[in-house]
Amino acid sequence: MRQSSLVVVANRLPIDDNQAPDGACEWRRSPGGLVSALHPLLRHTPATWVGWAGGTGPAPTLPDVDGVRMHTVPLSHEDLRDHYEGFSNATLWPLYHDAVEQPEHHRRWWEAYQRVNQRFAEATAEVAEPGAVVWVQDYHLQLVPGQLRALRPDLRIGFFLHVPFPPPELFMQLPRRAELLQGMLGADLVGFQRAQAAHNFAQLVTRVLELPATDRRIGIDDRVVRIGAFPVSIDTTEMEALAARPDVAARARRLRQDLGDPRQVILSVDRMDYTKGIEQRLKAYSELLASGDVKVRDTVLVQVAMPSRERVGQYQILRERIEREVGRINGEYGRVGEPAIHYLTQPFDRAELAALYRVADVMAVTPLRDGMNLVAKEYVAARVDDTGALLLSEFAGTAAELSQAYLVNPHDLEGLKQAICTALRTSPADTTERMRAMRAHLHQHDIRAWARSYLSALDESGALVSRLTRTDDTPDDTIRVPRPADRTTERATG
Ligand SMILES: O=P(O)(O)OC[C@H]1O[C@H](O[C@H]2O[C@H](CO)[C@@H](O)[C@H](O)[C@H]2O)[C@H](O)[C@@H](O)[C@@H]1O
Ligand SMILES: O=c1ccn([C@@H]2O[C@H](COP(=O)(O)OP(=O)(O)O)[C@@H](O)[C@H]2O)c(=O)[nH]1
Repeated sequence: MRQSSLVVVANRLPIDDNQAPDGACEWRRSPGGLVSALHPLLRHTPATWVGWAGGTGPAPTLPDVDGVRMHTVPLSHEDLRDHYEGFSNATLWPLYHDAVEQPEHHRRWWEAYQRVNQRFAEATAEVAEPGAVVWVQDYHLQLVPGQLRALRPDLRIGFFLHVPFPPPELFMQLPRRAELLQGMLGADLVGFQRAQAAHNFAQLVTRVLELPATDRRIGIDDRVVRIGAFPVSIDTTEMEALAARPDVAARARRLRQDLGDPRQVILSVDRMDYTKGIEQRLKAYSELLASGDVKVRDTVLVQVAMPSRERVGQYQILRERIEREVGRINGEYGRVGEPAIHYLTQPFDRAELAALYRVADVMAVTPLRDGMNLVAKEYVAARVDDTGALLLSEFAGTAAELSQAYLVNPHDLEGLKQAICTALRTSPADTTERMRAMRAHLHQHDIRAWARSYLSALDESGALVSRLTRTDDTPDDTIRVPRPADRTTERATG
């Protein structure tokens, strides 16, 4: 087994098993912000990525992706159901997002969570060279730092949580709260998106485990675990370069024509998730159409809603509700050839997204709660001419950084309606001033700055950071490799 000095461990590999429209076997970039953040960062870096390839059955052997070794962890049908769909996405996910949907608790899910985390820890222990740095990602793998330390005390272990870490009142509901905290404390550095999350974690560690903790350091056994906020970001220059490409600019012009050359385009791009506030936004939009504040001929709304976690009940119900509401709004307010909402559920590649970002006069990012939300940052980076208004929820991690956005409380329907109108009617001078400030922020705080700040806190020697390679080419969204004969295609998402 080849070993690496840097190992990233995440539930998902950066590529996901996919069937091409022509029936050929291909692997696409996996959905979601974690992969969007880490994939460009690691390209051409001598590292191993330990993760799941998106189906069930035996682990496929994958080629290196952009020079990064892929080490696949297999999941059975039961693991997928009880670890990924169950404990990760029907217990932890809703609880960590303010319990906007009811978290479910099942003992079988907890058993699967422990078992799958142990499998990830063992796989990581095999591929990490002596003294290697291991960077464990996200809520699916909270036990891995502790399990890995037990197997390989020589490793330097980091853990980063991409989602919010909830306040004690919510976290205390978890039947296995002590084990989850202990698992995370197996790391040398525990990183969060926001300082409030680090504060919540320190409070819980004191209350549940009775350990001495501040918002920066926690003492456990003979070790000190450091904690802190490291807001994740995007490859700003890559998105700018993509948006400035002549073919992307031409595609944006064509898209505007295809939309009927409206005066204004509002865009939203979300995974189909109840945390993203899609229903609240549709309700606000529908009321604005009803009152005549927004007119279909003048303004169009483009809603991209990429299907996600499609076998989890709450996600199925959400999709049905959204589709019924989009149908109702289009039926009531649309005209022949002029729908009020252009609703799209197919996943878009980055060039198409960049073109959409260029078309959007207003980008509406209004989640009820979101760890970060990279779509908001991508929109800002793509506005190479400093135009465009970003309407942003106060409850997205991004809001702590992009304070020049039009900030809104998505639970406040009247406030949301007003904010949409303000963003549509604001003066070009105001949007330009705001956009310039946000773009300057993203130049300073891009994905490399994130990795530098996290990895230099984890590995004080600084050797690791210098190993991250800078590349200027745009990665492909699709990678064609042969599908192993025994591979099943049971899917966990869209
Ligand atoms: O893997 P999935 O179940 O298909 O979900 C996709 C990803 O969703 C979540 O993304 C989070 O990470 C982003 C980057 O830090 C952040 O901007 C966003 O707010 C978070 O929700 C999840 O945390 C990832 O693990 C998933 O891969
Ligand atoms: O059709 C789509 C929709 C979204 N995305 C990407 O998915 C990521 C979503 O990340 P975000 O942090 O906004 O939210 P998450 O889905 O991780 O909760 C962003 O990089 C988007 O560019 C994509 O590639 N194709």
